[in-house]
Amino acid sequence: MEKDADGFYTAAPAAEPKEVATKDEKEADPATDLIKSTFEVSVTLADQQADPNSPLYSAKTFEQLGLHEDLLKGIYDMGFSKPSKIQERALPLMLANPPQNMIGQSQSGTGKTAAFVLTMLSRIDFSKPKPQAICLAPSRELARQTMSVVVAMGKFTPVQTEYAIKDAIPRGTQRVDAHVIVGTPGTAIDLIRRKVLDVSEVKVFVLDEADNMLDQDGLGEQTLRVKNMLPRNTVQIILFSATFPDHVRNFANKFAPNANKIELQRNELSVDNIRQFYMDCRNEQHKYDVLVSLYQLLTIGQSIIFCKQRSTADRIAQRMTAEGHKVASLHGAKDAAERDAIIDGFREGRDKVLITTNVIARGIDILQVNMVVNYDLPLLNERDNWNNKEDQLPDIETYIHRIGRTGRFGRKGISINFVHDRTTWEQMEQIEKFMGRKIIRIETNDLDAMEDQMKKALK
Ligand SMILES: Nc1ncnc2c1ncn2[C@@H]1O[C@H](COP(=O)(O)OP(=O)(O)OP(=O)(O)O)[C@@H](O)[C@H]1O
Repeated sequence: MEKDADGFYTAAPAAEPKEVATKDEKEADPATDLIKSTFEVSVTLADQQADPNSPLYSAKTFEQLGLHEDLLKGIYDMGFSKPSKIQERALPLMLANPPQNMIGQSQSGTGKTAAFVLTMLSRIDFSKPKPQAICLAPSRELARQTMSVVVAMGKFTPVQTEYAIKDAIPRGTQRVDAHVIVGTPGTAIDLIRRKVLDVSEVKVFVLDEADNMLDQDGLGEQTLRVKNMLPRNTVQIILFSATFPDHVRNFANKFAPNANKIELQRNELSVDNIRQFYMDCRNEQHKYDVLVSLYQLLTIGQSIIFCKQRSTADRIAQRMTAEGHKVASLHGAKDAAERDAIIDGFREGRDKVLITTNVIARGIDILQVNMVVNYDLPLLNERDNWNNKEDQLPDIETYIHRIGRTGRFGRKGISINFVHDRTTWEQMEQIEKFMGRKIIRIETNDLDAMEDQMKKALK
């Protein structure tokens, strides 16, 4: 079969796609759901779910979505009582036969994972010991998290799972019999090429953080290689993300032809429950002093600090540790086992602060995280010309994903940007304009006022 100019083999599911609007006029549901978090506050989702414009609002129940009873048991066992908006809308489209591709967009923390995991699990023939669903993600941390959702939701099914991440499958393994594979693209290519992963029976191919996975400057080429190794014309392709910038959308449309689409408008990209702030710093060196004063105040919950460079993350971690804070740094220079131990430690609350790079900007779901700090703002083309900061544009998609590590599923969260010169100020202004949301100044000289502002935002 021929490939076209973008490297695609042609594949087109038969059925006609549906366009799904994002605005919704359905009746409010009076149900009140109380979600308990491990953080000090519990969050009542009643208001969110009664507001038809909330991404958590749903008029339906899980029973109405056509799921198998073993999956319903899994869902309820996880403590979910009602679907979120993206689950309500996407699931009937993804579960319909003949299977159709899906490009689904919904804000961070609104339950996209459950939507695609339930689809994967619904399509498996458990009597066949062969890979039938593959989900790829941009980081091992996200792949591990997604796998935990597959295992939890599939608890009452006979599903077998396997990782396609570095060091997970011992060398010498001949063949993987699992039904669901979750991994990262590089390792997946390696396993398929060595025929450890037999993909001849694969029916569903999911890309989480799809815009990132398809980006031509990043993982796009590897992801396309995986796709081209899968059976032609019969695989249901599912792309999910909170963001789909224009330059990736065309490629996504070719990657998942004739897909049903659920899209967000620009002003809907982030959720209201994340309050965005900034702090004025005098210069690069002053940023660290401001950070320290911030942590003198904020002792509740957990937080993530994003930096541009690995060395900055390590340096801040060392200094904060010396000052008695429970912090860890996580980035791509650490080896696989160390990365797993660090994220697990943070997830379990052993470390209160995680200092990191963009490696975990996307997808990571830790409910207790109530603050995200952009110590350095995310910039485009960082690797190309990082000495020439004036020319650099903010990376708005990464910004949206970073701040989305807090405020999960209706919880309150705050994000704080550190700006220290005219350039960083202008970069933040561009983010503000694009998103159409005010980023509010936090007083850095008056500690009481600072504390007050943050407490109010988290109430
Ligand atoms: N229907 C539901 N009821 C209650 N909680 C839910 C429901 N669906 C998902 N959640 C919870 O909401 C949180 C966020 O879900 P998830 O991680 O799937 O978000 P996401 O949309 O994939 O976000 P991101 O864009 O950041 O990857 C998770 O802790 C998940 O367990």
